[in-house]
Amino acid sequence: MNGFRWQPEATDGAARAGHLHTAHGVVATPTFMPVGTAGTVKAMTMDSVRSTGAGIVLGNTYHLMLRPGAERVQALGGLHRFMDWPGPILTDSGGFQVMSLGALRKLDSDGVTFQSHIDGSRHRLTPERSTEIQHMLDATITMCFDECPALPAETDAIAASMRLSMRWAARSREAFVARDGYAQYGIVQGGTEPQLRAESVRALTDIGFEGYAIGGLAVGEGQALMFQTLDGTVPLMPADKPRYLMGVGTPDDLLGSVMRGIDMFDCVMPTRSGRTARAYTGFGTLNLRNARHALDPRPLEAGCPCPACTRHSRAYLHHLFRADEILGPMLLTWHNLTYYQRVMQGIRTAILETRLGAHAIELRAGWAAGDP
Ligand SMILES: Nc1nc2c(CCNCC3CCCC3)c3[nH]c(NCCc4ccccc4)nc3cc2c(=O)[nH]1
Repeated sequence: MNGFRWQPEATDGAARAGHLHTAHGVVATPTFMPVGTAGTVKAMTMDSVRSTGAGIVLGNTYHLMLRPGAERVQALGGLHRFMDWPGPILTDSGGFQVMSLGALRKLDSDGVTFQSHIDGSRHRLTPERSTEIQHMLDATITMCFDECPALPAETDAIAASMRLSMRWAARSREAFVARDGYAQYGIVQGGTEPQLRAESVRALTDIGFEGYAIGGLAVGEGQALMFQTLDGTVPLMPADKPRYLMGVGTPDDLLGSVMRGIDMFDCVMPTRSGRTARAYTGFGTLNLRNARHALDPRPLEAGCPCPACTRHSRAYLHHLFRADEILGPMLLTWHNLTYYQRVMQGIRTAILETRLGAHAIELRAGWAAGDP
C-alpha cells in the first residue's frame, strides 16, 4: 500500500476539496504550486515561499539536468536538501521545456535530442532517462515523459502525438521506481478533441498511476476552449485520484478549472509577473511601473498579509521598479504568490461551506472592478 494518496474532504458541484498525503507531508487541495525553475523559486527564499502558504513546489528536470546536472544534485542529497525545501516537490519531465526552450531539437519515436540553451551542449531525453533524472532529484511526484503538441494542429497530427505520448507513458511507468509516499502522474493529451482525450484517459488508466495530469492545454487555445476540453475530459478521469492541470493559469483560470474538478495547478505567471512589476490583486492586475503610483501612499492591496502590503506603499514599490532595485521583484513576487495562495484558500473554504457559486461571483466582480 503506497502512503501516497489523495483524500477527499468535500465537494461542491464538480469542485473538490481534500488532502494530498505524501512522503514529504500533507498538502490541502485545491493547491497552487509555485514554479522553482533551476532549483529556486526566483527572487524568493524557501522561508518566504513557505510564508505565502505554498505547500508543494515545482522543480524543473530540463534546467537541472543541464545545470548543475542530475548526478550532482543526487550526490548532494537530492533536490529537497539542495533547495532546503522539506515539503513535497513535483518535477515536470522536461519534454515541454525542450520544445519551448531547447535551441535545436530532433524528436523521434524514442525520445528527443536537443542542444542546451545554456552552452549548446547536446543532450537526449527519453521516457527512461527523464524518469531516472526525476528519481535522482528525489522528486516526490514524477511526471511521465510526454510530447505536448503546438496548437493549432491537424486532428491526425494531434492523434499521432497523443499516441506517442501514451507509448512514452507506458515506458515511463516501467522505468519508475515505486517508493512509499512517492507518486508518478500520467499526462492526458489529445488537444481539444474529445474522442482523443477519452482515448488518452483510457490508455493512462489502463497503465495505472497515482495521479493524472491534463497536458496539452494553455498553449494558445484560449480559456473557452480550455474549459470546454476540461468539461469533456475531467468526468472521464478517476474520481479518487488527484487531477493536475499543467501550466495554468490566471486567477480566473484557476477558479473555472477548480469548478470543473481540477485539484492541482502550476504557472510561472505570479513569479514572472512579479519580476516585471505586474501585481495580481482581488481587484485585478496593476502595473507598478505606471507613473500614477509615484505618490500613492496606500498599500498595494488592503488586507494582504505580505511584506509588500503590510510594510510598504505603492509609491515605494513604484520607486523600486523605476530604480531597478532587486527588492522590487522580491517584494512583488512575494505578494503575487501570497495572493495566489489566498485565492486558493478562499476557494477551498467556499467548497467546504458549499458556497463556491456565490464565491465565484464575488471573485469575478472584484477582478472586474479594477483599482478602487
Ligand atoms: N510535461 C508537460 N508539461 C506541460 C507544461 C509545463 C508545466 N509547467 C512546468 C514547470 C516546470 C518548470 C517550468 C514550468 C505546460 N505549460 C503550459 N502552459 C504554460 C502557459 C504559460 C506560458 C507562459 C506564462 C504563463 C503561462 N501548458 C503545458 C502543457 C504541458 C504538457 O502537456 N506536458
